[in-house]
Amino acid sequence: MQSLNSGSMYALKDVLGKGKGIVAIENISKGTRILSEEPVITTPEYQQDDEWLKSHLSQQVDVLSEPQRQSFLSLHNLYPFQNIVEQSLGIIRTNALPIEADGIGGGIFLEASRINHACDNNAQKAWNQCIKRHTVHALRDIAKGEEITIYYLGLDSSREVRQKKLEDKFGFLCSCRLCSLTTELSQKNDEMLERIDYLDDLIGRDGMQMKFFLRTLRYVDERVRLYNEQGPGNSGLPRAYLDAAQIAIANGDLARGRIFAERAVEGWRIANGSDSKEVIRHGSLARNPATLPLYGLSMKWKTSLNEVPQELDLDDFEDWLWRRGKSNKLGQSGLLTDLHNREIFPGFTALPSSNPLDMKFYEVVDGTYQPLRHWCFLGEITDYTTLHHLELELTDIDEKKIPLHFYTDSRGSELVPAQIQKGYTVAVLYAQRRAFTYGDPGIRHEDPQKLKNVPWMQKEWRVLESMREVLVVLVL
Ligand SMILES: C[S@@+](CC[C@H](N)C(=O)[O-])C[C@H]1O[C@@H](n2cnc3c(N)ncnc32)[C@H](O)[C@@H]1O
Repeated sequence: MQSLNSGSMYALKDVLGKGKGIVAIENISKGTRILSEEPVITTPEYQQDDEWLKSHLSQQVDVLSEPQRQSFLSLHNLYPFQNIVEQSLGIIRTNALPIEADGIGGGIFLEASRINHACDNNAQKAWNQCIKRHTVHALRDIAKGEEITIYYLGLDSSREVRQKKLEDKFGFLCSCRLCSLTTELSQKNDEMLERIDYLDDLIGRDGMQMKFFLRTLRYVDERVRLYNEQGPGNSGLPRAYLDAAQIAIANGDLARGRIFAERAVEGWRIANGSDSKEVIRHGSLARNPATLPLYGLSMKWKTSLNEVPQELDLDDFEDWLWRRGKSNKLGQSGLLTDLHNREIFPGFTALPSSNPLDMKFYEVVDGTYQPLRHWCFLGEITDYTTLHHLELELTDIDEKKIPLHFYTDSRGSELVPAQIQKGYTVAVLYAQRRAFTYGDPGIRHEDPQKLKNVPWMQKEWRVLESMREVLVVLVL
């Protein structure tokens, strides 16, 4: 085993099926800066013609010290070459990492360029503009002997998309733990990623609109829970916590705002280091949340910094933090119950009416109606039409046919055709009975969060005895 830097906590090693890689030679704890490196060669920010680029790079290769030059020329190269200039270009195309500095787009880092990819990476790379170095930090504890891995792609995406990109761009088929999941588990993971993406869109769409604050906070809450299910140290977590902090502070809630901001900053400290621009920029928000320009847009959730409950256990504390309230507490995942439990799965006629609102089912929290308990309407798709909006004909547990009208922003086009199939089951959380000016009473669907199309239940839902999977819908 060859150590790259004397005193470093990793060594360069052959890794089966991956060429070289870097491996921990001691236990490395979460948040440790594993590597901090200056580029030996940089590439311009904007595309230049090949001749200019070749001469620009040759000049930089020529001034490398002999050990650096040898190390550079031994880096992995995905491209064919006839001479040293073409070889250098190929190495740069294969290994350059982004640099966000004026006029510079990327760079070659002799050590960081040896780090292989994993979709469930244990370390994170980042360009740190404050210290003008590339850094790599441990996202979780890494045991001695474990390979250090980073994520080569920009966004999380499904296994199929990731694998295609990695093959096209980097010439390998990823066989990391996530890519090696069984089809069923991989599909579940992909669905989770899709949902995270969708929530991101919803959060972006609602933005900081006052009337949607509580709803947006719910989306962020769900997003954070999904990230945590993905495993520790997900790189999307700090941004999600920052969103939550902004929502809380905009509503005058300094106590929660500070906790969310602290969590965001801690996530960035672990992934990018205390001297990163994110920690520097948002650290002051965590110290003094009232400095956020949006502070006090509304004061309806007003708290002072110290109004943090001290006696709560972990779960209750999270419920308080996310304003889950009685009605928004999570159901118990995995609990077995009966699909024929009419209280949880009522037929259409037992749903609360929407106008006037049936107050046996609701309480008022922060000026909004919140359900007092969980219920979920299940209906099998027996027909569908699209005119101005998507309309599903659903058959409920009593064989009653009712229409489900899509009044979401996209009028139902957010569902892909594969999801709308006769025989599939639709689960609508907290569904209400509604009268329509034209046509039969039915369900008006507006909040994308409250609907789940559940193809895996298909027609059997009316005879299933266990409802484990249905409860998954309830805890989303
Ligand atoms: C930046 S280099 C990483 C270091 C490289 N393994 C070496 O020997 O210098 C990127 C190349 O490493 C290989 N590689 C990276 N991650 C891999 C993985 N998870 N599985 C297989 N090969 C991988 C691919 O050939 C990829 O084009």
